Amino acid sequence: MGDAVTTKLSVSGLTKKFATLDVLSSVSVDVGRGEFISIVGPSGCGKTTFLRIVGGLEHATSGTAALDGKTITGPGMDRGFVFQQDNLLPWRTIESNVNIGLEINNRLDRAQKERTAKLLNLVGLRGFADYYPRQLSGGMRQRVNLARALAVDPELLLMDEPFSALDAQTREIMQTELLRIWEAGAKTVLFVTHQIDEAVYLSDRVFVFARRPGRINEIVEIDLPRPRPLSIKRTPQFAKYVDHIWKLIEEDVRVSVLEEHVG
Ligand SMILES: Nc1ncnc2c1ncn2[C@@H]1O[C@H](COP(=O)(O)OP(=O)(O)OP(=O)(O)O)[C@@H](O)[C@H]1O
Repeated sequence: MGDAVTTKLSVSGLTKKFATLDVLSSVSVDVGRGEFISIVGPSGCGKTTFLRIVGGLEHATSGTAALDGKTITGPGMDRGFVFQQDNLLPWRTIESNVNIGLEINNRLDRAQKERTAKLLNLVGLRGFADYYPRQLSGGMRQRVNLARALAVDPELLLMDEPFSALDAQTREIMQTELLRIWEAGAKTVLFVTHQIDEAVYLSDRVFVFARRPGRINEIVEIDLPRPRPLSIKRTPQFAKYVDHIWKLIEEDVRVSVLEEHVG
């Protein structure tokens, strides 16, 4: 993070109910501009719901989420989503998939071709503009997905388990690539993941959610130097963070696994 920390996202007393189900209960937290935040927690603790409310795709039952002091009431170009499924349109080229958000918002202009080429370069897909999604591997498609979210130049990137469909090696490469892109672009990131080591590796802070109802159990500050080589994952300090977070959610996870087996 930069020296002067300004608040990018401010969440206050956020509560969400689906019918009688309390999904989020009075979540209050601030995120600084340029911060990389991961959100972890057991299945069903409301991570996706939290992200969707910040993205404006879902309304809170009470409380507010504000971007730069402005209450979020719906989706906007200032936020970009990256989901686990890439949702690329098979009949469109990679370039045309990347530009879809700009097209919908009437922001395509003549200089766009050059910008798209730069973006594809940034995500490691130089020369693939005219390919179709079916010609790319899963990792490459997820890179296109990321380029598409970045194309509208959002200030806040909302990423929901973006790498979970990838194999272990590709996933690690994507983690380093994401950090490289984040370090170059000064974006604020909210990153939901089930993998604790991924959260520790990427983040300035990890929000550990707890279930029933969903709330923040603890915020863990990750005091590891940047840039972070992948080898940092094998240091004792790294293992300590992973262990600490795992212990925080272990009991919750045990309960959810039991519930799943009971049905
Ligand atoms: N549209 C909806 N209508 C009713 N219930 C919902 C809806 N969306 C989510 N829920 C419920 O809210 C709870 C939290 O869901 P959410 O997807 O936010 O959790 P999560 O922490 O992201 O879970 P996971 O880690 O499994 O993706 C779950 O019990 C889910 O069934």
